[in-house]
Amino acid sequence: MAPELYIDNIRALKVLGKGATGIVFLAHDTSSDPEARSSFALKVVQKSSLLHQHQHQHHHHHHKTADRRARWEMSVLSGLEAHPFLPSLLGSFEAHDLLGWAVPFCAGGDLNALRYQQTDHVFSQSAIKFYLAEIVCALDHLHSMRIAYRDLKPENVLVQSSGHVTLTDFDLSKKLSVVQRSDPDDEIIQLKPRRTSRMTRIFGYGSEGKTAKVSPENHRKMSFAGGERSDSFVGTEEYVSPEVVRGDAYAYGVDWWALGVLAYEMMYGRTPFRGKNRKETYQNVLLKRPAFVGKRTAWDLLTEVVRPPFVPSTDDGESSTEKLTTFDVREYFQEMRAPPSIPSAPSHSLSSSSDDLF
Ligand SMILES: Nc1ncnc2c1ncn2[C@@H]1O[C@H](COP(=O)(O)OP(=O)(O)OP(=O)(O)O)[C@@H](O)[C@H]1O
Repeated sequence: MAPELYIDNIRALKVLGKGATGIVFLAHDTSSDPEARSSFALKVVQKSSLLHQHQHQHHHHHHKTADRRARWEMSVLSGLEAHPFLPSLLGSFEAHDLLGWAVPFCAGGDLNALRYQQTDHVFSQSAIKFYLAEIVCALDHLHSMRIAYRDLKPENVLVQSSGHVTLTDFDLSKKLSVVQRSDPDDEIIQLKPRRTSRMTRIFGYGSEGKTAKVSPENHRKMSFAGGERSDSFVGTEEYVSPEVVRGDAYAYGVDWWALGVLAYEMMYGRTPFRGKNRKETYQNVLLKRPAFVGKRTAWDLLTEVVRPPFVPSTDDGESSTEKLTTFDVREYFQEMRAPPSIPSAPSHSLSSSSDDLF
């Protein structure tokens, strides 16, 4: 188990990002690190919180489940064997209505944001090779622990201060139970009768969100509740593999498929199967042969790429001579819950993010 964090000792420096389940803060422990020299990313989830449906339409099917998703993600993280490209759980806390855990702060942002900073929104061949090679290592390590990651996309690949990658967002990860094992590289899971109405049901969702995901623990319940969603349907639509679209048994191959989509996107600046809507995207996943133009990546040169292509600058504007402006995570959540008396006037400049929850 990860060491226990004491929320009374924790101060946040800023909001790093907001997801469907929680808020990620840059934070430090005032008792062990008063100068905030080794701040960390702290993901905080409100227990029994309703996810805001208007904000997260693509997540509408798992409102009420934020803390269950969080506990699942925390348990996956705590079970991970150490790896340079996977997050280590630094600590966790639970306080009345909040649940949180700390992982190393990744100062370089995510691969999607980084790609948009590049000329023509595409990475160089050497950068692509570097990132793919590291992601392959991370996925291979997860698979060796029998974990399918199931949500590989550039937004979930963070860049550490060193320039190396870290996979984030493990709430969709799944420990595979092996039904059949003929070849170690071909573990088949979730074998079940294929339903003929599967495709129409999938194509009938009609949500506009990019992500169509169901938490590992809750989709089973959901499939009973609505009769709409199969428990094997997970991932983000542009990265989802044909076997998942079809509702077939699947295994670690879903991660390698997503890696191919990610490779294409880094190279061409767009994903290969994206359609006008979800239905068209899935049709493309099943039927379309992606167009490849230009030269193939020369993988024999991989050994030449030993240094990270981008190393985030260490000066993040918070030099030690300045007084740190910090805030309490619990107060942040309290303010968020409180009905705004003057809607346009922010009470504090707590959040650097513009997409406030209200
Ligand atoms: N270790 C980290 N270092 C720096 N930033 C981080 C870190 N972890 C998360 N973030 C930021 O916080 C954002 C939200 O984190 P995360 O994706 O884990 O939340 P989430 O609730 O699981 O989101 P979703 O499930 O909607 O993708 C990320 O997009 C990223 O910008």
